[in-house]
Amino acid sequence: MIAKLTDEERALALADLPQWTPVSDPDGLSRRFTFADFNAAFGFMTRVAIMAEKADHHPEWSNVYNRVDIILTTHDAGGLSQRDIDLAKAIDALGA
Ligand SMILES: C[C@H](O)[C@H](O)[C@H]1CNC2=NC(N)=NC(=O)C2=N1
Repeated sequence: MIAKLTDEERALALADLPQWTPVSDPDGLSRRFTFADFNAAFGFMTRVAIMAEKADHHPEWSNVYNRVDIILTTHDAGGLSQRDIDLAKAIDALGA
């Protein structure tokens, strides 16, 4: 069972993730991505989906045309865990 991050751990992790916003329902992190068009947005989603499946850690997300809204939360922990931080960093590394 993976644990939720403590307040201290969250503060430290968020310092490295300036583009992500803490959310409370669900307890996690969110980020909006905007692309040139649907094709670019869906290509990004494909890359995230492959990483998520490899890590067995999946985003809550939605897509409208060129926009992708992502929330990272850990269902098994009932909130924000290190797995969300790791996935957020991996998503950021895509450079979208
Ligand atoms: C059985 C499987 O490993 C679990 O259900 C995984 C799958 N992906 C997951 N994704 C997320 N975001 N949280 C989880 O707790 C989670 N658990």
